[in-house]
Amino acid sequence: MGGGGRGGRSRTQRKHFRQSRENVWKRSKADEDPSSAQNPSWTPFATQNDAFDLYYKEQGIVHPQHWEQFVSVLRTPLPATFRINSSSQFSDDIRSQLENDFVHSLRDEVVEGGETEAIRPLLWYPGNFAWHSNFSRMQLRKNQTLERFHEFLKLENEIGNITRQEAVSMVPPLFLDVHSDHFVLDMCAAPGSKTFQLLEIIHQSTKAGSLPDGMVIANDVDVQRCNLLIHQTKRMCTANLIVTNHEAQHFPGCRLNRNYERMELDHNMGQLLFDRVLCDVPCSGDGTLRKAPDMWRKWNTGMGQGLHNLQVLIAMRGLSLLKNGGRMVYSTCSMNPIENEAVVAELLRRCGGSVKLLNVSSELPQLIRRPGLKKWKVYDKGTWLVSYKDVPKFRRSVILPSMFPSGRGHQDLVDSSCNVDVGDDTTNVNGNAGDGIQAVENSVMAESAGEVSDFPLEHCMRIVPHDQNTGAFFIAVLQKVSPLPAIPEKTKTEIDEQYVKHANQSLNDAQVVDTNSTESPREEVLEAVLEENVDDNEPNTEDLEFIPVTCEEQDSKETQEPKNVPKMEKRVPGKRKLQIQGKWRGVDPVVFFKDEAIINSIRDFYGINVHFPFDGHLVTRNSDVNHVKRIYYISKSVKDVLELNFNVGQQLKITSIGLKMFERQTAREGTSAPCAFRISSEGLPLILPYITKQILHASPADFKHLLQNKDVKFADFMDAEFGEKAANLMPGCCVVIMSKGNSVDTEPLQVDESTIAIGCWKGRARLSVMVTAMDCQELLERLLIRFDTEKASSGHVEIFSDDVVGDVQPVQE
Ligand SMILES: C[S@@+](CC[C@H](N)C(=O)[O-])C[C@H]1O[C@@H](n2cnc3c(N)ncnc32)[C@H](O)[C@@H]1O
Repeated sequence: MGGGGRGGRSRTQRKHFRQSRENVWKRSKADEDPSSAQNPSWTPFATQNDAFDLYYKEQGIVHPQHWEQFVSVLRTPLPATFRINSSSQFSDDIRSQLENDFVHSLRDEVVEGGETEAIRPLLWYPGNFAWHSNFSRMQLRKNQTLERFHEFLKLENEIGNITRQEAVSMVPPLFLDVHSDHFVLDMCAAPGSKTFQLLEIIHQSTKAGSLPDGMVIANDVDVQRCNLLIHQTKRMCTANLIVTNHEAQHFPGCRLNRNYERMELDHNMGQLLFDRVLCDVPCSGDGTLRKAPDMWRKWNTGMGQGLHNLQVLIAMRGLSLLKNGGRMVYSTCSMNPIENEAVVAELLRRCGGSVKLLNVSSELPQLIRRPGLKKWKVYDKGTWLVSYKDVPKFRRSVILPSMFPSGRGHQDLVDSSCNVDVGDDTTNVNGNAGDGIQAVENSVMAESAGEVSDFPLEHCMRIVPHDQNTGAFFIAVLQKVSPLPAIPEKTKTEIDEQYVKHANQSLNDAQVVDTNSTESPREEVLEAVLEENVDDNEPNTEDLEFIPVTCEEQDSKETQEPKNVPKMEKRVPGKRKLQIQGKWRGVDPVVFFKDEAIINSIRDFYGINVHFPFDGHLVTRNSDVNHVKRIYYISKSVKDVLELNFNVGQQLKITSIGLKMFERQTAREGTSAPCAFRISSEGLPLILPYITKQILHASPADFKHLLQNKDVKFADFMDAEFGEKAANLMPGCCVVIMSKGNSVDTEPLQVDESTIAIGCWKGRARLSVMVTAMDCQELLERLLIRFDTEKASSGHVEIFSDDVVGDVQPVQE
């Protein structure tokens, strides 16, 4: 292989490179032939891309001896993996259902040699909450034997008991070392699978009715994807989340003016800084080839190069928003060193010692990972470039110095009279220890004496598909040890200009994949929503806290209210009122809810204990207090951020905040009720321990009866006393708790994390369930399984068996 001189290929080699790309295109088209698609043996993974092979072989990302194994795994469909949500009340039940129902019965469905179990926990995941199945998504959809398992995954995913997520995508949050009191920023968060994990960690050891001190801000530039994230994280029922919609590289600092009277604040936050930052940047995504075979056709070297500078800018912003001592994880699902090691090296370079790349080899020891590369090259216009000095003048707006291992610009290289860092080819610069082989001999590197990075990039982690049957991922863990060096204003402008120029040029000549598009194969969650259950899962805007923002906001430049426009709502003829949140147009405002009359009526009606703090914790998304439909509850941490945001002129563009706690009754429901607001299902777990009125304890049999029939006449409950108590409640919303024993508890129950309760409506003659049909169904099934198991193990107890309530007919009005 060539590579000397300008580090490029010969003309013949370049021609071969181009031709192979063209052939790949032709071959892929042939693969798409509908007639071949009829053939059951047809698989989209028959495709390949020689350009990909040539590029990555030459970059030395795996040892040449293991190349065949690497690409063969890469062309095999990805096994479906998922996480049991540890915050779910039913996590233990789900786990035993998996073990009892599926692990054994599906053993015969094993698709790969060597595996003895069809489904098994991923040992490297803490608490073994993550599971690996031996079946690809396609197999799950098509194979009849697997239908029940597939249905289980779909339903539990929708309910929120599990999250379908690629195994490698679960890794970055685990290296963040998040504590429950941390303020965490997830910079590029949608569709939100990692945000969900972060929230789970924050909530891990919270007791029923309390909230952790920490919080998460989940940000994404794409408003539609923000909606998806809101939909996903709603299942977490958290008051500790803010969703924002900014370009991450311009995420607001919310810094209080120095002259601001700090003493006036009831918190001491003068600037929005984070203990942890997750920087899971937009990338070319070639690590997802196993589940996105289409990418074989689209792949080209420009995809990664076109994103490099944006990735650097986003990560730099992340580091500047990090507290001293804080941790940031930078990750991509790309294998390309230009998006990975080159970005990390540039961050270390720009931060000049204030940021350290951490060696985390002792963390998650069972996860197989490989060291980051120390040397690589850039491929552009048919030529391999080993140093920036090789970049022709007309390409210098596209190929940047930071893409090379030394990071040196043209002038630097000229100044040092070609005295570039020359790698010691006898050392194992690329590591690849996972192959069990010492040094990777990259012949091009050896011949061309390419650049080697000075930074300890071996501390970066590469996860490759053939090590543990996953997708590919790149992760680097950084720690800020001191404030970042100040960047002179002039340099800042130069960087910004360079970025704009670079981005424009790259988009022109590289076929950068639209990683923002919902077609992006990136996350299982997104697929689950968009592909599998389109009808069921498509976020229902009625369900969401706000109407998606108007077209102004879809510009990449963030829309700001012109200074001379008064900060009030404007009416757009024939349309819904255009809401204004501070300086952001078309976004519902966030308003502290202070209406004493309503708050007191809610407190009185439900007998809410004084220990449950309302003051400053309630917000709405409507500045017209007379028309408030929903009241959200926010944690102390979110309240502090919100107050800071008001004090800095609403720099944050907030799309969602806190937990929907109370909802105004519809006219039909509400006419007879003394309180205009009901408790929402999401808010119930948090407020339940503090409610003293409008509460009933039902025996398991009556609870089941209610779930099965959705509404039941007072006289038709098994337990007449329960029916009487229900009849004596005030009309309106009430809560029914399932008693733990065989009968109704006489003493008030101590509410804890295992308490099962649902919101109901007490009408004139009956009790009606206020839970969606799907949630009812799932809860019912879960309880049936739970009690069946208990019955089997104890040998008696008929608390939930069908014969107890089998003869009760559904109520007819
Ligand atoms: C790799 S995906 C993130 C996946 C997410 N972390 C998860 O685990 O579900 C990258 C995200 O970055 C978003 N994005 C692209 N450019 C961005 C920018 N300049 N600022 C913020 N987000 C951006 C995309 O909309 C996309 O949702």
